Formats: sequence, structure tokens, C-alpha cells
Amino acid sequence: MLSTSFTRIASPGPTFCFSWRGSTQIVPCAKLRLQKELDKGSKNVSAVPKGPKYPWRLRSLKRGAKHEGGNKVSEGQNGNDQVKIDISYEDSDLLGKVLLNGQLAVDKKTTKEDVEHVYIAAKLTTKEFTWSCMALKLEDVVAVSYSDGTRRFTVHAFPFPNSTLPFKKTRRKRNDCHFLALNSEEALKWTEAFESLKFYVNHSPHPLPSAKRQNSKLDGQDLPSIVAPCCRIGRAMLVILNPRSGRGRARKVYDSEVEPILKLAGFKLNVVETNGAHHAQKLAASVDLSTCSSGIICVGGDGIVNEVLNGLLSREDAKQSRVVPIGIIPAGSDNSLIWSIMGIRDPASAAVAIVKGDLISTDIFAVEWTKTGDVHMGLTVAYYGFMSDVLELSEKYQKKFGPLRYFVAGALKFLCLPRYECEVEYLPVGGQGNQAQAESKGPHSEIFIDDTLGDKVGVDAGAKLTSNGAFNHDSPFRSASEHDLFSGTTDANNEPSEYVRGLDGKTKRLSFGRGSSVQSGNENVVAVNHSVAGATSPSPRPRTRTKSRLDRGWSGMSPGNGSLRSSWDYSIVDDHPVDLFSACNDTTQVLEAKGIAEADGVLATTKQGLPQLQEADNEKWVVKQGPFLGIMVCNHQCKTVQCLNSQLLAPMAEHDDRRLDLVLVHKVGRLQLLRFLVLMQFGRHLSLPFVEYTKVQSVKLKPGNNHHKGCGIDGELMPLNGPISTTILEEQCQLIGHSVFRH
Ligand SMILES: Nc1ncnc2c1ncn2[C@@H]1O[C@H](COP(=O)(O)OP(=O)(O)OP(=O)(O)O)[C@@H](O)[C@H]1O
Repeated sequence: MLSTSFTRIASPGPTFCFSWRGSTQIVPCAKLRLQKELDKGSKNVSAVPKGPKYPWRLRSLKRGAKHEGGNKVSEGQNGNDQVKIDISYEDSDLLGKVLLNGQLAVDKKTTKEDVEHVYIAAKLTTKEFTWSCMALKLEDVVAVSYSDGTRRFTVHAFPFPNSTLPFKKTRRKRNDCHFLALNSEEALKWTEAFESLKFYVNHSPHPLPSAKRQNSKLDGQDLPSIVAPCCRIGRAMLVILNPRSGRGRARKVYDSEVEPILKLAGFKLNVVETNGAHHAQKLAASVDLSTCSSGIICVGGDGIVNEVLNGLLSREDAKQSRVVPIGIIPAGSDNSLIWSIMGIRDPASAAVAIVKGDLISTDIFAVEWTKTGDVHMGLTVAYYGFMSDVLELSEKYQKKFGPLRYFVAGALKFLCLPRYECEVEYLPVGGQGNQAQAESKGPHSEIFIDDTLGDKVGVDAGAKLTSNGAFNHDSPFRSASEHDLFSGTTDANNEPSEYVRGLDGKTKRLSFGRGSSVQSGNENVVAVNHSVAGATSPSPRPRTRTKSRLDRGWSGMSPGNGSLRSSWDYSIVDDHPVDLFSACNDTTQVLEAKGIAEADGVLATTKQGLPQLQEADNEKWVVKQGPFLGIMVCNHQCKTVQCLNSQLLAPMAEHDDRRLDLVLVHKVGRLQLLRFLVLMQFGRHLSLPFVEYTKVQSVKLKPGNNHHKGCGIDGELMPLNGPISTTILEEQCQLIGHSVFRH
């Protein structure tokens, strides 16, 4: 059902309102056109809103006539003054299914006896509540109040006020609409209809009958003759509020904008203010879950949500705590999580979303400190480099500048732009690794595998090799499965291709398990480290050999883009440790070592059927090292509300795709960094040649010998005193709310 109406109100101009997807819109151009038509006294009214937002068309609608499609056009009571066009699209679900039709009067709440209530047609659909030409979107309705046994009820809504100014920030405002039903049974029907739509009904007792009321004719009809609907049991929630969030106004925001909504909707709230860092984490780790059965609401920034998540997941009863839903009230500096996932950034909208009670499953990533085994979970982004330095510096300015502290710290860091040496290893999703490499436009010179050869063997010809890739034996980037590989398993995917099968014996041996490509920033040499079992494998002897076309072709030559995990590389350096960040100019040494290792038939002898082998079969780790400006591992788009609305760090990220989006920003000068920051405001920074973007399953990072010893996880500064690895967890967490993009 699509309802369209335009009304001439007080001033001469008619307003043209139409409802589309449950929202009432004013169309200025249509308004003008309609006004012209009406002023001309034309009997034909043509309103054709254009564009994808308004896919329907009204053409040549004659007042009082029947539209060709059978849609009824009814004339208003006052001739030209009010015209209501009611277009029924029976098959469409624009305004939802009709639940209840009836007559209601707007309760003027006056004590005067002689006030006459005019009953008008009202309708409740699954999307809207309409009476006369007024409409309330149900997504704005929070609760209904009903005085038992009377014919009065109130619908509490928090809609956005209509604003004609495009840049004006609008806030939801409370709008209580009071109604009088024809009798108490009718009133109960209405409240029951709302309740069937999962709205909370506040039942207040019948007001004590005053002498006046007892005499009243109307109240005679109010006598309760039916049982009141049973209202839902109040939902118990723990509210953890960070009073220092944002500009330190979280408490005020909560009291004025959030609590009234939650209380109206029947929530039982236990509000606790944090008294310092990690308080929220401790609370979430120790709270009795039965006291917050409906979830925990975090009032603050992303940091407080992160603390609550980590607290919940650290519990012994993790099975139960993991499913505790988390609600977010954005009162912090940034609130990237709720803004990116739900498109909500004002506290009242967040509260309304919590009231609706929908759940959004969101991926969780875990950052593990390899040396200590410590794990910290995150929902938004883990980063290292410029951003973590800015975060570190910004903490100094928290009190002085509030949310602006990031700008101040960013500007200061920008002036003394450091370089961040580190090694990044990642596992791309679905063979993206090679593609990512092929498309990589980094400023470093790279050597590509011979395209012709690559084509011939049916591998990704784009796989490229750069060098500098020597890794220490004790490289941290070894997960459980890597250890298995490390202990000498081969990759099943590294069976020789048809092409390789045709090669001579030595070359054939050399063709196993290529593909771990190492990209370095600066050197245009090739390093393909291939190796095998540490302890059990014979010690590979370095041998000098010149780089041949065939040598270059080794990398990535296994069928199906088979690449060996880079962990294979470590073992070869086992006996020949090479400083990670020293330029490995003598790449031939590495190549040679690889050749020897394989020539010695180590691969064949070390294959063992370890359980993780299958899992590792198709994994192709890509290693990059060199100076970077930033390494960001994003779990969602990472929008921020700091600058423009269009700013997003990872434009292609999804919060629930079980993937991480890796953004690598190579080291560039200030001007280029400025370009990056500006383009990021429009989400167009990926086009820059020094930016790489890959969807990954896992990322490992080993910081170089920098002075930068911090990384950020969801805005929390963490020490980075060793290598870390970031992976998506199997489990997801539940955020309370829904995406506004859905509507
Ligand atoms: N009472 C408190 N006093 C000082 N710090 C606190 C207090 N409560 C929590 N914190 C710390 O403040 C950190 C940041 O809080 P939060 O993320 O809520 O606000 P924000 O930094 O303003 O917002 P955002 O993270 O979105 O930028 C939390 O991680 C927590 O460690």
C-alpha cells in the first residue's frame, strides 16, 4: 500500500508528502509542480518524482477520478484545500501488512468536559501507524502506554524532526501521541496489536475515578470487561558507562537521551560507571550473567566495547558469556564500530535500535603475542605504524582536546614522520595473494615471475618475486599448522603441474612447493626461500648459482597457484640466519640454498601426515617487508565520524564475512601521506600506488628495530614488544541493533 497525500495548509503553498518505505518524504520539485497545477486550477495533477529513490510514478491523476490502475483519488473535505490520493498497490509491501483498522480520536488531554473528540480512520500496519494524514514509522516507535480498563493509550515515538536544511544535525525528539479509542475493548485491541509487533506495553493502573469522571458519559464505556494483555517481562541489562569517553559527556548523554527510551521500553537497567582503564573488562569478566540476561550496554567509545568483549571472552563460562549480546551507545570520540556496522552515530538512535532487540553477528579477531601467548580480541581494527603512534600521542591530549586529540596528535606526528620497519606476512583469501601481488603497485621495484612460463604451467603469472626475504629461524610467524609444515611436511598442492612433469628430473624436483614470495621494499632481487624440516632435514648447503629464467620461474609454479607457506622459508635460514632488515643483496645464496635443499630430496623425505596438513594445503602466505607508514587489519569498513561521513578505511570490508581486510601503506613522503589522508575522506585512497589492499584470513607482523613499540586494537594502545599474529575467530559476537541501511 502506498499512500500519497498533499495538503494545503495555512500558507498558500501545498505540501506534497508521500510515503516510501515507511518514511514520509517531502519532494520540493514535486511540491512546486503541484502548486503550479493547483494555482492554475487544473484538474489534472501530475506528480512524477524521479530517481531510484522514488520508483513509483503518479501520472495524470484526476481529482475525484479513478486512476487507470484502479487507484482511488479522493477529494478532500474542503475542495482544493485538501486532496488525498490513496494509491493501493495490493501486491506491494511498501507499508507492510495491515494489522488493525479502526477509528481513533486524538486525545487532547483536556479537562474540559465539552471538548468533542473527532474520530478518524486509523490503521496499524507492520511498518506504519497512520491516522488521518499523519503517520508514524514503526521503526521510530519505542513503546505504548495503556491505562488498564480505559480507552486511552499513548504511542511513544522518537522520530527525527523534519529538517529542510541539509547540513543541519537533527536529533530524535520524543513524540508522545495520545489516542482515545471508541471503548476500552477497542483500546485494548490497539495495544495488543502493538504488542504483537513486539512493542513493550506499559500498563498503568486505572486512574482513580474522580467524581467528575464517574458522572461522565464517556467513562461509562471505560469499565473493564476484558483481561489486560500480559506485557513482556522487563529486559535486564547491565549498562557500563565510561564517564571519560569523548568529551566526558557520556553520563549526560545517557541520562538525557538514552535512559528515557530504554526505560519506556521496559528495560531493567543496572548502570555502572567505570573508574579507570580495564574496569569495564573486569566487570564483564565477573558479572553474574543472570543479572544481565538481555545483554550489556556499553556507553562510550570503541575502547569500552573492546574491554567488555575481552572481559566476556575471558570468562570461564565462555560458552554462555560469548552469546551475551552487546549494545552500544555511541558517546565516545569515534565510535567506528556502530557507525560502520549499523550506520548509527547518535545515542538516541542507538537506544531505539537496542529497544528493537535485533541482533547482528559480527566477526571477532584475535591478536596473539607470539612470545607470551597473550591474546587480545578486537571488533574493529588492529593497526601498527603511523596510526598507533598517533593513538599513543593522543592519550596525552585526552583531557585538553577530547575527540580533537587525534587531529592534534596526527598533525604533530605528521611533522616528524617516522618510518616503520616491519615484516608482514598474510594469508590471502581465495588465491587473492597472487592477484594482490600482481596488482600491487608499491613503489618498490619488483621482479615478476616470467609471464610466459607462468602461463605455460598454468599458474598465476602475476606472482612476483622480490627479495630481501630471509627470515630468522625463530621467526614468530608460525601457527600450529605452520609448525607442522616446519617439521617437514610438504604441501599436497605442490604436486608438479603438467608442464613441470615434462621437465628434466632436477628441474622437476625444484618445482615442488614454490610460491612463497617475499616482497621487499627496496631490492630488485629475487629471494625464494624454500625449505623444509628443521631438525630432521639435512643441513642445506649454500651454493652459488646465477639466477636463471628457470630459477625465477620456480616461485609460484605449483599447480593451482600452489605456494608454500612462507614458514618453509624459515628453516632454510635456520642454518643461515640472515638479519631480517639487512639488505639481502646476495639473493643467490638463498636461491641456492633452496635448490640444494630440494635437490637433496628433503621434501620427499620429510612428508608426514600431520593433522594440520590438509588445512595447510591451499594456504599461500605472502610476505612483505620494508618500511611502511601503516599496517591496518580491518574487521569492517572502519568509518569514522571525525571528518567527512564518507571516510572509510576499508571500503570493501564486511563485518561478518569471516575475513579481515589488510591495508598496507608503504613508506612515502609527507605530501603523499597527505594525499592518502585526503582521499581516505572519500574512501578513494585505495587507488594510490603505495597502498595495497587485500582480503586476508590471517596476518602476522614482526616489528623491526624501531622505537615504535605500540599497536592499536580498537583504539586501545597495546605494547608491541614482539611479533603478533591476527586471525579471525570461529565464533562471532552479537551486537544489539540493526543496520539502518536495511530500511
Ligand atoms: N573512568 C575512566 N577514566 C579514565 N579512563 C577510562 C575510564 N573508564 C574507561 N577508561 C579508559 O578509556 C578508554 C577509552 O574509552 P572509550 O573508547 O570509551 O572512549 P573514547 O576513547 O573517547 O572513544 P573512542 O575509542 O571511540 O575514540 C577505555 O579503553 C578505558 O580503558
